[in-house]
Amino acid sequence: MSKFCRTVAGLERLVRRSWGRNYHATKTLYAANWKIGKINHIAMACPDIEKASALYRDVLGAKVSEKHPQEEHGVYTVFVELGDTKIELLTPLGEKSPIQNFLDKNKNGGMHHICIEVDNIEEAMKDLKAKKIRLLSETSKIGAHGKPVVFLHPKDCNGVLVELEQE
Ligand SMILES: C[C@@H](C(=O)O)C(=O)SCCNC(=O)CCNC(=O)[C@H](O)C(C)(C)COP(=O)(O)OP(=O)(O)OC[C@H]1O[C@@H](n2cnc3c(N)ncnc32)[C@H](O)[C@@H]1OP(=O)(O)O
Repeated sequence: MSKFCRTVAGLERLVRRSWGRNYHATKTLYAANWKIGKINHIAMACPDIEKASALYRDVLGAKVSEKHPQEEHGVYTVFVELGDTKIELLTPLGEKSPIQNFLDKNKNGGMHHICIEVDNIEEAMKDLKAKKIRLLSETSKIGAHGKPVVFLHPKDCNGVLVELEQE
């Protein structure tokens, strides 16, 4: 064994001793079979999506999409393009929209969720479930970009609703 290898092995023993059980937890974390990527979008719930679209298009000068119904999610979406990321404007679609309670509590609207890309959503779901993070659906759904998405409970994510989207 070279001197370098002996030094690395020695350092590992030292870390193992000082971190105890956390050392194994950290190793497990890095051994997960999926990787987190970049922020895909930040979503805002809006009581008046036309007014919100006009703010980003006419006042702030951004490129703003048409309004699209997302039947399976109970919302209309508008995307505001901001370089390599986006803002997603949301407003309720139908009687049982998942954003209705949020808008009832936040009359002027507000930041609703962040969407983070992952390289393997099925593995991410299995792993997070095992780590007791509540998934808000048993299976992934097809999201606004035609890719599988799943939501994580805000109470398990520091008070922020998190959407994971397959890259
Ligand atoms: C098109 C698609 C895409 O991008 O691809 C989408 O965006 S779909 C976007 C819309 N779809 C979704 O949001 C799907 C996932 N969302 C859900 O399953 C639900 O909305 C929940 C997040 C579970 C909230 O459910 P619900 O409104 O029935 O419950 P609730 O009002 O009693 O909320 C339970 C607790 O969570 C908090 N809470 C609720 N919504 C929150 C949010 N957006 N951010 C942070 N905290 C939130 C409440 O204040 C409350 O805390 P306290 O108990 O302390 O008062």
